[in-house]
Amino acid sequence: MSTALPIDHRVGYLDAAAQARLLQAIQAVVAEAPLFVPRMPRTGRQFSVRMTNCGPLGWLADKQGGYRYEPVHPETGKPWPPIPQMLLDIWEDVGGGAPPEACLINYYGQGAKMGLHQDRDEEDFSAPIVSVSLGDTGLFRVGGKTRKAPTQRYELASGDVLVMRGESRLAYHGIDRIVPGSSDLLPEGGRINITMRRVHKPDI
Ligand SMILES: O=C(O)CCC(=O)C(=O)O
Ligand SMILES: [Fe+2]
Repeated sequence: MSTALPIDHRVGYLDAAAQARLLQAIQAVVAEAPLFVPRMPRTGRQFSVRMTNCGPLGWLADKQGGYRYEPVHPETGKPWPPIPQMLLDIWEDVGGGAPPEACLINYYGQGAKMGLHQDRDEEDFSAPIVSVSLGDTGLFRVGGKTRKAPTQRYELASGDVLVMRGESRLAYHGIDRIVPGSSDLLPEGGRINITMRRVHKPDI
């Protein structure tokens, strides 16, 4: 029987103190680069998550321009804030290789979710995707390299790190829903997911 591609799920990677420190760093990013509402290309339909970015490049989704990476915030026009050192340390610790160029921050309020998709707006699939979760648990679904492949569910709790590399780099994945009240890290509730990625092949 075929199963979902295996992913590297590091449960409890960040302890409570580290989660609180990372949350502060993310709040500082959001203060400089406010959360915005992404929209589906063509239909213009809103995503249910709010997002922002840090790092040299940020991922955007809007009606006109589609899915892409840009060096500036779509509303402020300012460069994205730098990636907090704590996140760069995680990237290095899990063997991410050449430093991440993009760090997407998704905020899931009550009822937010993310449909099954592949992360394929990058030129370089040889680098991993490293994801860190804070706040309420997210029910993460991961499958294979086609949309129809069997899927498996993981519970991404606050402080968990997930690494998608090799075969699983292009696995379909999404968030079915968050579990309200499962963490009290975020004063307003909800979930933050942070994903670091390389966009370009590193110059050697
Ligand atoms: O929230 C998550 O855990 C996944 C986010 C995601 O797949 C993405 O931003 O591409
Ligand atoms: Fe994704």
